[in-house]
Amino acid sequence: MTSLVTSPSVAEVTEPVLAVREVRVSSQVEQREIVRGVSFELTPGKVVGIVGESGSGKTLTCRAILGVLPEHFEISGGSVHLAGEDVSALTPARWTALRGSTISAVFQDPASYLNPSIPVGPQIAEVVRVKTGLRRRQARRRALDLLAAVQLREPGQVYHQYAFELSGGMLQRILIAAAIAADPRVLIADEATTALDVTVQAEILDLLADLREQTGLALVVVSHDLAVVAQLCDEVLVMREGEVVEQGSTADVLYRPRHEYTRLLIDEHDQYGLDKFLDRAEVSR
Ligand SMILES: Nc1ncnc2c1ncn2[C@@H]1O[C@H](COP(=O)(O)OP(=O)(O)OP(=O)(O)O)[C@@H](O)[C@H]1O
Repeated sequence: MTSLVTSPSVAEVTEPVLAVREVRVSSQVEQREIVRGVSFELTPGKVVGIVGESGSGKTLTCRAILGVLPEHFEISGGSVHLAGEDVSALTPARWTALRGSTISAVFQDPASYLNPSIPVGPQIAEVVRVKTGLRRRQARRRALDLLAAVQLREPGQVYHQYAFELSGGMLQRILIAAAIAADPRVLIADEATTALDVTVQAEILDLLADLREQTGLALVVVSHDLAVVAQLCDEVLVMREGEVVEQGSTADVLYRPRHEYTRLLIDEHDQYGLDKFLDRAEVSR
C-alpha cells in the first residue's frame, strides 16, 4: 500500500490524540441524559471499539466527539480533548480546521455522502484541495494516490466513475480515502462495514488495520458485530442504555466478560463464528 503519512515520533506516541472523559450527552427536548459517562483514551495506532445494542448511545458518543451532535442534543458533562485541545473551547473555524486533518469519520451507507452527479475522483480531489491547500493538479494526483492506498484496483479508471457505477465495498473505500485525505490522527468508523457482505467487510477491516499500522492512525470502531471488534480493537467498551457496563482489553472483555449483558452479546455472536477471532485474541494476548 502507498505510504501516506509518516509514523508519529516517539514523543507523540505516549500523548493521547483523543481523551474522552466521563462524557455525557443530553436531549434538550426530552430533558434526559442519553449518554451517561463514557471515558477512554486513544494514543496513536490504538483502536477502541464500542459495542452495544441499537439505541445504546454509540453514535451519539461519536457525534459528541466529532462536534456534530444532532439539533437539541448537547454535551452535558465531562470533556473531550483532541490532540490536547479541549473541544468545548473550539470556535466553529477551529473545528473546521480540525475536522479532516485531526479527526475524521466514516459511517454506514457511503453512497449518501457522495454527490451522485459528479465522478468520485474529483470529489476526493476537492476534499484534498480544501483541506490541504494543494493546487488542482497536485490534488488530483494525491486523490489518485489515495484511491490506490485504499486498494482500489485501477484507480485511474475509478477516478472517473460515478457512485452508482461502484459496489458498496468500493464506495466505502472511497469514503475512507476521502476521510484520510488530510492525514487525520483519529478516524471514527461507525458501523462502517455493516452493510457489506462478509468477504468485503473483512477486506475493509484489513485496510483499516493496515492504515493503523502504516500511519499510526488511531481508530474508534463502532459496531454491533463483536467479530469486527475482536479482529481490530485493543480495548472494548460495552454500552447499554447510555451507560458503559463493561470496559477493558478486547481479550479480557470477550474472554472473561464480567457483566451479564456482555455475556449475552457474546452468546448471541457464537453462531457467527466469533470463536475464530477469540482464538486469535487469545494467541496475541
Ligand atoms: N437525531 C436524533 N433525534 C432524536 N433522537 C435521537 C437522535 N439520534 C439519536 N437519538 C436517540 O438517542 C438514543 C441513542 O442513539 P444512538 O444513535 O446513539 O444509538 P446507537 O447505539 O448508535 O444505535 P444504533 O446501533 O441503532 O446506531 C436512541 O434512543 C435514539 O433514539
